[in-house]
Amino acid sequence: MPRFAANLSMLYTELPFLDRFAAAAADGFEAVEYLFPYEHAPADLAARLRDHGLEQVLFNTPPGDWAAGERGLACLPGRETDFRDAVAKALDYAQALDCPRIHLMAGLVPEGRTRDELRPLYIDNLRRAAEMAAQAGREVLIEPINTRDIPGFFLNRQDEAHAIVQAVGAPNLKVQMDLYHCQIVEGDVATKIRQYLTTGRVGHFQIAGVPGRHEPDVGELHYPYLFDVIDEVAAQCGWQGWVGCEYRPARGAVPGGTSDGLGWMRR
Ligand SMILES: O=C(O)C(=O)[C@@H](O)CO
Ligand SMILES: [Mg+2]
Repeated sequence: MPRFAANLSMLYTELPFLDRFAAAAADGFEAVEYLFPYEHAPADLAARLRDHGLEQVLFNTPPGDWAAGERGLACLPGRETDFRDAVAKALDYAQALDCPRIHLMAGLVPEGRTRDELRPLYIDNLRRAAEMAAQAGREVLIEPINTRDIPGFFLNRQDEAHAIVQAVGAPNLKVQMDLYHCQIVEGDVATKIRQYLTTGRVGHFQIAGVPGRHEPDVGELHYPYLFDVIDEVAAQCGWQGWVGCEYRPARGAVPGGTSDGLGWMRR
């Protein structure tokens, strides 16, 4: 089986955020990821990781003004300084949390602009972010996201993401391959795992059932098969990354709602 990380932004939401670390460890997780750490002091987060023997394996750069609808800054004209400040802030947290990788959210295509127009700016921003991260000894990731969950999101497909990674040409820039988004946008998921994991350019996986984004054993994707494919290819190419459990438990934010739904992992 691959190594699973609990996504603390989506799992254990019946608990206050800082209590979710203990809950994840009690359920057998050895690693966590989440969207944003910035409401908490790095020292408080580091203490939770240490106290519960957990690794921090991923989080996102600040996405801009989330409440106003922003979903990342990397493709936005005129926001280059904000983007670099966001990367710098994320790298400070990554250092404190000993987290090896951060996700650079691309952002929404602004009204009246096209993806083709924004591509050079996105590539420049990623190149600069990869340089900053390399100096700090970290990886940076980009993630294709489906436009039903985030309408207007700049990056949607695995092939686009891998073309961007090649265009940037930085060894520490990789793709965050979220199989939930991959299935919704393009399908043929097992073949794409084989195609892309062998390139050495997949830095992290995420999973959820499709279409409900609930437990991986609910929905149209057969994850036991996909986990075998990941294991097989990882053994061939030496990949040693994590699979983030980024789903909303079907029972919702009720006591035991996450733990009771982990049968898929125990099996
Ligand atoms: O929505 C997803 O999928 C994610 O991985 C979030 O981190 C959005 O950045
Ligand atoms: Mg994801």
